[in-house]
Amino acid sequence: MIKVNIQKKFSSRDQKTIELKFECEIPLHQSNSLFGPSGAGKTTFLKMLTGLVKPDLGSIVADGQVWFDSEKNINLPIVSRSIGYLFQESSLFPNMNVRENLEFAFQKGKEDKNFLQRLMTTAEIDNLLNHKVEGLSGGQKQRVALVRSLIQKPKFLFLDEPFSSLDQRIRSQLVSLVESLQKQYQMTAILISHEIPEVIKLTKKVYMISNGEIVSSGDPIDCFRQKHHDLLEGEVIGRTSKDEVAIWYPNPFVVLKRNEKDPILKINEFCLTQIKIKNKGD
Ligand SMILES: Nc1ncnc2c1ncn2[C@@H]1O[C@H](COP(=O)(O)OP(=O)(O)OP(=O)(O)O)[C@@H](O)[C@H]1O
Repeated sequence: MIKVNIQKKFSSRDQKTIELKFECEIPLHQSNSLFGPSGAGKTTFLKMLTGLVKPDLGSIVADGQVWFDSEKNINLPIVSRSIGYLFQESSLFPNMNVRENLEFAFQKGKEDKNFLQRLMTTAEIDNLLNHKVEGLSGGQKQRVALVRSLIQKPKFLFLDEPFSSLDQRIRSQLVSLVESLQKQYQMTAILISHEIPEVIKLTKKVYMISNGEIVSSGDPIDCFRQKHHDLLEGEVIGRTSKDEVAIWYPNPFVVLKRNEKDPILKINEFCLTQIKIKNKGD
């Protein structure tokens, strides 16, 4: 488990105070996700777990290791948390080329060249190695940053909208890559995504976040079946059966099914920003 009980306050220019409070236990060795509207607090939550933003109060204990404890004055540096991470504002070094940025993530003497080649081929960045990062497109930077986050086969993988600037073809290639690496190396992953199919396909547990707190959590299909009008930014008009959720936006109609072996039998790769969930038979 990653046991989290943290608080953070921001005072903005217009004097409005934003309060974030997160309490949860995130399972290890599986993919989890954070879902909610813009400004809900997802990125800040993930940055506090990563160590990029310091909580005001509370504690984070990951697999028995104390990452943060305000009472005991513990705040483990990022490098000691074994995390591969990607955030929306690229943390790549703009003046270095792609190769140098990737080398930066390697621990000296521990390079796994075959693994790196697999990542670079799937992300289609092998031909960019000598390019300066500042000259790359948003999608190219995102692919380099994703490869960099995976290079170390990290124990924890925290990704903030990692596929948002990618076209559909490469997006599905990289969704599959992250899915297979998470399983192969038993990583504990936390993904922020606005894409419901991605959340359902990639993650076992979703945390629904609204106004700086977790309002519900659980199996993604179960959570999306519930009526979270504000979270889904769309009209939710019903429930489906236990094993099926039907979504359309605006069409065609998409049916996501699951069975015991493979949680999702069929999923299509539409980007959904607004959805309607309808009762079977409606
Ligand atoms: N450094 C900061 N100073 C002041 N306010 C901040 C700071 N960082 C975040 N906030 C505020 O905290 C709230 C949560 O922001 P956060 O970026 O975590 O939301 P989010 O759910 O990730 O949104 P999005 O989906 O748009 O990325 C917002 O109101 C934001 O303006």
